[in-house]
Amino acid sequence: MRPHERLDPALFPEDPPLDTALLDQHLLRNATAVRTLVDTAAPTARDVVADLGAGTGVITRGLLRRAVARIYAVELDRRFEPYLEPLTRSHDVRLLWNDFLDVDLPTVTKVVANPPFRATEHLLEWLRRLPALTSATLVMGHAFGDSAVAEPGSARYGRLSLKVQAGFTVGMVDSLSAKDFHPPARSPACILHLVPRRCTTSIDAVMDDAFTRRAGMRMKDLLWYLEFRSPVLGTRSARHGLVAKLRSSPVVRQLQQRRLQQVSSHDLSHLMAELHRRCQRSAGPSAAKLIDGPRRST
Ligand SMILES: C[S@@+](CC[C@H](N)C(=O)[O-])C[C@H]1O[C@@H](n2cnc3c(N)ncnc32)[C@H](O)[C@@H]1O
Repeated sequence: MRPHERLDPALFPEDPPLDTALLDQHLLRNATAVRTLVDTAAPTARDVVADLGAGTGVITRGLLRRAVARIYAVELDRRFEPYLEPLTRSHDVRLLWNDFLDVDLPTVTKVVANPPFRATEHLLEWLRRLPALTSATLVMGHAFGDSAVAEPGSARYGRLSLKVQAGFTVGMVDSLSAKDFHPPARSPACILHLVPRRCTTSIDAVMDDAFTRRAGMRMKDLLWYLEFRSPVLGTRSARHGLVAKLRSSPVVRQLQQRRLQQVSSHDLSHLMAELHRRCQRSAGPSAAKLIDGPRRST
């Protein structure tokens, strides 16, 4: 954890009364953290950047120290208008008074934000739909961050890890304490840097599809679905190859009667580690395809 710096009043204006219950309003009060967010994102004059849940604009102001093409500051709470509106007078900052999950920002190339933690999973899906995104540098809950970066085979690997890693290469940049926020956050936080994966491994994409949309399925039905219906794997031979590998896995055999939502993090972790090992080892013309997978369609 970093020592607190003296707060620059331009970056940290006096706080308005805050709504922590509905809107998760925990304002970032650590100048080093703001600098780390901006330095990690490293936006350039070509970047269109979005600050989601801009609050008093602490991150937007940090971004303005760089020459960026445009900033979209998205905020739901109009009480922050006196803090954000002045930024639009001398810079290309567009304020959007909206739920960020409802806005359409096809030109955004970078997201730098301290969004409400409770929206994290929806935010990830929203990020995956941004066609021009090159990175997202985000303050997130530490527990979520630990799952996001967990390796298959480790104790923390689970459904969330799969969901994040199927769409992004993810790194943990720094840790923050609850006291780095005003009012203090409910739990420690971290800064995550996510880079969209142009190729997801077929296995991650398939399992992501299965776990997010078909969690009620039994493992044996999943195998049938993968072979004949999954939109993720393109060709018949690629489907067939992957399913054959899955069927020969002892972990999959052991989980045959289990519904996906009942697969524990521990079993999932074993399963993913084994599938990755098998596919890396496997010979044959479709092996490279199975590892590299199809391109993202967005
Ligand atoms: C954790 S605070 C961060 C504020 C500011 N970025 C900072 O770091 O000090 C989250 C902010 O998101 C806003 N917010 C919450 N839900 C939102 C939503 N669905 N759409 C847009 N803004 C939202 C809250 O009003 C709050 O200002």
